[in-house]
Amino acid sequence: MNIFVVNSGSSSIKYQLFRWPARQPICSGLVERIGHPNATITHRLFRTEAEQAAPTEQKRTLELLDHEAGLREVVYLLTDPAEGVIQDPAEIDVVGHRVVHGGESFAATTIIDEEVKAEIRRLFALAPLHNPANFVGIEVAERLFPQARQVAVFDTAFHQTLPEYAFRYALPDALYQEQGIRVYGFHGTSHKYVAEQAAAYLGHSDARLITIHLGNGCSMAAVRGGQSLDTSMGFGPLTGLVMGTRSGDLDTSVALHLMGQLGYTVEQLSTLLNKESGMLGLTGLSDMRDITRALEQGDPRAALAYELYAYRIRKYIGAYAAVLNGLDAVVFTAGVGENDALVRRLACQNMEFFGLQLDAAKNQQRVPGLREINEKNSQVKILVIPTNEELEIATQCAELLQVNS
Ligand SMILES: Nc1ncnc2c1ncn2[C@@H]1O[C@H](COP(=O)(O)OP(=O)(O)O)[C@@H](O)[C@H]1O
Ligand SMILES: CC(=O)OP(=O)(O)O
Ligand SMILES: [Mg+2]
Repeated sequence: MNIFVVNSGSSSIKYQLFRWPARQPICSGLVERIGHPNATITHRLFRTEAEQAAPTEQKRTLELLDHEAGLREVVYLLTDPAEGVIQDPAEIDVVGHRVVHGGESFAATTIIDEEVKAEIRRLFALAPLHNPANFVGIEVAERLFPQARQVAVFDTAFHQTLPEYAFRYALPDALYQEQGIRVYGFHGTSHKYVAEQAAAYLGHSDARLITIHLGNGCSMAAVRGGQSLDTSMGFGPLTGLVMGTRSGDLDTSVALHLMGQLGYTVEQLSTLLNKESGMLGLTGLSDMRDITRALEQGDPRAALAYELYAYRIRKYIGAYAAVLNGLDAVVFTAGVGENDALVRRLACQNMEFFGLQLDAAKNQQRVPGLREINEKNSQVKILVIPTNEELEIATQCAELLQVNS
């Protein structure tokens, strides 16, 4: 059967098509800058063994007004008579959607019906950058693949195992009981995927792991025995680590000051913290590759931003080693975690106390797949594991629909 995975963001769509149960990706891609006159589609094909080693890549720039136009283009690519991988949209059996916020309603993967959609909609206020885009992706996929079963995989689901003392805020009880104000945590699909890979690599199902997801959004999780015990994002995907454009941890009195004394409205504050802060606020740049370039050109703001970014990670490593009562491995993943050796070096420096010793040469090597970058005698392993949220989403869809055999 064919499982099509959609990760719909505010201005982008990532997708991947899998043949199941072979778990074989057939194609994947990224639609960027939706809503701009020069949107791009990058489409990669993995039809043969040769393409699995070196995929054929098609890239196009075109005008895409909205997500529907973007997904329609993807369907043309999938069904293209010359290069397509299917003949008809009806060959897609399941569409698996990444949905960022599932609140307390969804601790597991769920078949999407009208009630589920209403709940995802109700949660818009809690993840304003993400859930509306995820919802649009669902509605468009329902129109384009009417025969397929639509399934939601929630970023929050993996963190539903947090103990109450970790997920509650010290606020009046009614705000939790009546308004659901608590830690939810995000990037759960990625944390779960890399934690499972790490535990399998270590041959230790009860391993104490700290997983560090560094993409545009960044978060860490303390994982033991495959269960998330704590995580750095909270009620929304805004707290914790420094991110591309999000502030991460911030004393709430700053927000009170901005609103009370400087006249910020709720909307302005939300824009500031979600879209104008983080690395962008510190350096004027949000893409880590651009910040690396600025650093190499001697920009002192880039140097400070790197230090601050890595220092925040180090503080959470310390905290989570305490949560886990020890540590077997630290795992770096996602765009920055997998590629940026300087971030990893700064984040692991002066950590001998915790038994973390990075091997500088191994850290610099660019090797695909899971790799170990600690010194031989390091007590704690330091691993780089490429995340694959799309594969994890497809896996969870297949488990839910019992199509693994
Ligand atoms: N080679 C690289 N070196 C440093 N950073 C990189 C590299 N490749 C990608 N990145 C960074 O990864 C981030 C995007 O990560 P990704 O996991 O794709 O995020 P998201 O899924 O949130 O869009 C960007 O900040 C980008 O600069
Ligand atoms: C939840 C979240 O922050 O997701 P992303 O990193 O894709 O923005
Ligand atoms: Mg991501």
